[in-house]
Amino acid sequence: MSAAVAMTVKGVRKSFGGLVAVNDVSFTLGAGEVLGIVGPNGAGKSTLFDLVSGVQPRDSGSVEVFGEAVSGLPAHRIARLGLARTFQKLRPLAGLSVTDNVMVGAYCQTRSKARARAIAAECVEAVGLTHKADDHADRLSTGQRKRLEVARALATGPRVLLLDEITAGVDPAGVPLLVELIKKLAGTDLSIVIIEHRMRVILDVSDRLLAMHLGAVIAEGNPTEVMRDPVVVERYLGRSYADR
Ligand SMILES: Nc1ncnc2c1ncn2[C@@H]1O[C@H](COP(=O)(O)OP(=O)(O)OP(=O)(O)O)[C@@H](O)[C@H]1O
Repeated sequence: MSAAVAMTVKGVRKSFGGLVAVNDVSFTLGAGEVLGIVGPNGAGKSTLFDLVSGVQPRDSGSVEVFGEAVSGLPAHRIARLGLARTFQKLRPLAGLSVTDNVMVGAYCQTRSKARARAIAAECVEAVGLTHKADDHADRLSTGQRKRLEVARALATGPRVLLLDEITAGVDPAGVPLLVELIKKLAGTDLSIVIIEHRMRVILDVSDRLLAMHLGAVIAEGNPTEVMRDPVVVERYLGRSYADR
């Protein structure tokens, strides 16, 4: 892993009325690194992704991608700077084919329909969905839809990829395929932040781990050490570790 920094998040904060969903969160993502984010439901993980990717405005704080400030930019401009994300709640364009869904992402990089189609074909292949390329998105299984989300994000040409619970709701038999996909992506030039509840998956894919609770970072560092941190065990793992 190189020492270059892919993304810097500083003092990011968001409240909804009286609830502070994300409270002064800071972290860096090294180039080529996979940073895992864990935390109980409601810890603020998805909101943090929203704030970083420009889906929601921040109350305060800054985000830089490869040294360029993304503060105040709308989501599509942030995507052009090389930041892409998937969403926990899947939202494929149901009436469109897999290829057409992925082309929507590709238009971030090009205005040419032919080029968008070529980019989409590459990304559909990268996630192992070529055999479904012409199928309507609403005919895919949950695991296949998750892979479609990843393909659509890849089609924007990212350097930093945020993956929000891509194994959630997926049949256990489909999880190894997604883990394989994450590892394949991690082996490219991409720098990745991944939110994940499945402990085996997060420990398998992450170079570093950040644990959140009530909007704040409560531990950060080596994945195994973070998962053994007494505060993390008490606030997160203690409750429901047994059934994960
Ligand atoms: N648009 C919103 N309006 C009001 N409250 C919100 C909104 N979005 C999130 N919240 C609240 O902010 C807190 C953080 O939510 P968030 O979805 O970021 O947590 P999370 O860690 O991603 O949880 P999960 O693991 O369940 O996805 C929660 O208490 C949630 O109810």
